[in-house]
Amino acid sequence: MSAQSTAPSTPDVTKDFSDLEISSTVTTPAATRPSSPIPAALPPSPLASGKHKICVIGSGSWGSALAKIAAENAWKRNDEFHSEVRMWVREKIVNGKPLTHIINRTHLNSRYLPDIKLPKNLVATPHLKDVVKDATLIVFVVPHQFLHTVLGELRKPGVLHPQARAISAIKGVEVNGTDIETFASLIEGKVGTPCSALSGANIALEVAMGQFCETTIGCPSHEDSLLWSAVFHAPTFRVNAVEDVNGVSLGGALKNIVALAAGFVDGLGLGGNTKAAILRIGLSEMTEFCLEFFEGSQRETFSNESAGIADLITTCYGGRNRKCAEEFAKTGQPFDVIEKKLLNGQKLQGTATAEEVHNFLRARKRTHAYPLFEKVYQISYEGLPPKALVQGL
Ligand SMILES: NC(=O)C1=CN([C@@H]2O[C@H](COP(=O)(O)OP(=O)(O)OC[C@H]3O[C@@H](n4cnc5c(N)ncnc54)[C@H](O)[C@@H]3O)[C@@H](O)[C@H]2O)C=CC1
Ligand SMILES: O=C(CO)COP(=O)(O)O
Repeated sequence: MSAQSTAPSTPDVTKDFSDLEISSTVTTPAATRPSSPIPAALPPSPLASGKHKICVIGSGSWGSALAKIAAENAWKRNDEFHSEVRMWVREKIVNGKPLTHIINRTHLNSRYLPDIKLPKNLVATPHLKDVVKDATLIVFVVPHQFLHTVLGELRKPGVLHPQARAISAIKGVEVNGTDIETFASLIEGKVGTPCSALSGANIALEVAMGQFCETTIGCPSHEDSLLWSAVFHAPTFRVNAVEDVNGVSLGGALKNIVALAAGFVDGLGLGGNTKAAILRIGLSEMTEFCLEFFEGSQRETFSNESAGIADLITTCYGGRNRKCAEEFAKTGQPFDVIEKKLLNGQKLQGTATAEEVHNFLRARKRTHAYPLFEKVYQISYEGLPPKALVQGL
């Protein structure tokens, strides 16, 4: 079945999906749609059903937006995917009711992505092992500080399907002394699944509203790129697959440090010229960092892909890291206070990444080669005034 196939009338699950609506908030006219990169046939599923089974681990704003797209695609391509897509929701009581119940009854994630209707074949599930049961395609999208706990659960014998594949949409890095690792690599190492990376200029709410954008997936094999393109490509979410898993992962992680710098610029009341300089220097440091420490990564991932330049731009203008850093420069309040005040339970990723990258560069005696990253660290953690950002760059 092609990507444009219509929804089947008899889904293969026991739940009643009879009133399922599959439509993006914005419908792009057919004539302006890019041709789908999805091939007619996908690599075979290892399940007896012959179908791939998708699950999503994480239900914050980005987790919910990606789960929405994956569930819509699973529904449309019902002969290749199980219709039901499970999404792990860390249970929380919201207005007196468990969040999983709210999501499954109202099809709204009122806590993290309010006002966006989720497809009815997306099922909020509180226990991780139920989420991943028989899943062959696992999307990791928890804030990075919680990944280790999740992987600890999944490592237990018999929890994951032995032929499962994973993709990480998490932005950050793992540092141990002089070693640095992407989360795709960490996931692969801890649970043994081949792991791709998804990253791009993708502010969750805009994606969920169906505003056109692009994303990049970095995949370790051609099979992975076929499968993950089929899971995520949509008329308003154009997927481009590349081989550079590290470049895609690092683009997403490092741009959050630059976004903090952009927020400092805004908080200081400086103008577009300064911000443009920060973006240029930031892109240069991001690219050189990846080329220096991740063998085989490609400069073009940063200059040509949504995961590089495009994500940097959107985050430096519209992201949470920028917003919180602006507040930091204006008020001098600590980031954890600002995160609670401005993000309504969502999580800031850039400050922890700035610290991880600083620790790594210090261990490698290379801090002097990345002055912007270093300044962001010093402002965020060592009391350097934000106005010192541009001194000596
Ligand atoms: N929101 C966005 O626009 C985008 C986010 N990302 C990345 O996606 C990843 C996930 O971000 P979001 O979905 O935005 O999450 P979020 O920032 O909305 O955080 C809320 C999520 O954190 C979970 N959480 C809170 N405390 C927890 C705990 N103790 N243990 C486990 N989970 C806990 C909540 O259950 C919820 O799923 C991050 O790495 C982020 O950088 C990537 C692209 C866009
Ligand atoms: O990664 C993002 C957009 O691609 C979102 O960035 P923030 O976490 O700064 O909102």
